[in-house]
Formats: sequence, structure tokens, C-alpha cells
Amino acid sequence: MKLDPFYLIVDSAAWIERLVPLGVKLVQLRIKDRDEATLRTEIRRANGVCAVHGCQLIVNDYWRTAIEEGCDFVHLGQEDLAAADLLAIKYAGLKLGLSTHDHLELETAIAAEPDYIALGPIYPTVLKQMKWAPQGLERISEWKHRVAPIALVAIGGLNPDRLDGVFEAGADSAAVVTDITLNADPEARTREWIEKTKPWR
Ligand SMILES: Cc1ncc(COP(=O)(O)OP(=O)(O)O)c(N)n1
Ligand SMILES: Cc1ncsc1CCOP(=O)(O)O
Ligand SMILES: [Mg+2]
Repeated sequence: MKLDPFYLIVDSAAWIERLVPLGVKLVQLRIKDRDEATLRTEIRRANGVCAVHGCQLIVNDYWRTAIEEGCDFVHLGQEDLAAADLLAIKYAGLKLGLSTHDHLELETAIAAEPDYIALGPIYPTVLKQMKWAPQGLERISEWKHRVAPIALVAIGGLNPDRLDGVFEAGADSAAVVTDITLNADPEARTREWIEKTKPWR
């Protein structure tokens, strides 16, 4: 499948309301440590905003709530996948993205026949502690070769200056969290990402 080259990841519906109207076409709602009611409300709100703006919403981790709320795309890590009911996800017609960090995880991901495979961290990330060293650009090219025709998402430490490198190496989409959400001007940075990814659209 064709993914937008700019893949924004945020942790609340409020961020989605703030940034999606600027022209973001692919966004992940990545919520951690919230109660079930809040989670459901956030997913519902995010789904509504994305529908209005023609933006593809991807729900991280919470595939059951995503199905119940009428969402159509989920992202799962390897542990999430091991605990998930893949048949239920596919039966519900959801598209699926999977994380990978090494060759074994890549085998597992390909076997699940996802709609995209994410590789990370490409560069050091401040978002969360990771046990994997930065993968680098050559690993993107290797992954692209192995996953095609499945779409490849690059993630981890990305910023506008690093985008040409990841796309030239073979990524179809570049995912970002802190370069935008911790930026002094998230709106301006989002516009910069949209501009910088235009040639790859
Ligand atoms: C696009 C994308 N890639 C990787 C991840 C990480 O997923 P996971 O390994 O399950 O870790 P958490 O994000 O759930 O902490 C992602 N969310 N999105
Ligand atoms: C969730 C995740 N998986 C691999 S790197 C990463 C974090 C990406 O965040 P940032 O864009 O802030 O480095
Ligand atoms: Mg997860």
C-alpha cells in the first residue's frame, strides 16, 4: 500500500486537533498509561478529527478499542503482536503496521502479512529507552529489499535534515515524535515536514 511519506505520532487527540488541520495525512495516536474510558474518548475524538480532514489515523497498541470505535488501522510492536488476535484484526478488516528492530523480528513481521513494517531506531531517540543501537541508513536499504512490496516506515531520531537520507535509502514513510512535539513551534515544524516530504509524495 502507498503510505504518506510524513507519518506523525502523537500522544493525544488534542495534538491531532492542533496539527492535522495543517495538512498531516498520516497520524498515529500513541497513548500510554491511561484508563480505558479516557483511551476510548481519545480514540473517538481522534477518529472524528481525522475523518473531517481526510487523514489516515493509526491507533497504537489498543486494537480492540480501535475496532470498537470504527478505526481501520492499528500499529503493533512485537510483544503487542504476540498477545493480539491477528485473525480478529484481519477479520475486522483493519490494516496493520508492525515494529521491527532485528532480523528475527523481521521474519515474524513478514509472516503476519502487515500493510507496513517499521524499522527503528534509525538514529538515537530520546522518546524511550531502547535496547537496540541506531540502525543507520544502510539497514533501511537492506530492510526495503527484504520487505518489498510491503511498505517500509523509518522511525527514530528523524528530523527534516535527515529525511532525504532515509527516503534515498528506500523508506516509504518517515515517522516522527519529538522533533515535532518537543519543538518550540510545533506548527511551524509540522509545515516544514510537510514541505520537505512533498517531493517523496
Ligand atoms: C511507526 C511506529 N514504529 C514503531 C513503533 C513502536 O511500537 P512498539 O514497539 O510497540 O512500542 P510502543 O510505541 O508501543 O511503545 C510505533 N509505535 N510506531
Ligand atoms: C517508538 C519508537 N520506536 C522506534 S524509535 C521510536 C521513537 C521515535 O521517536 P522520535 O521521533 O522522538 O525519535
Ligand atoms: Mg506497542
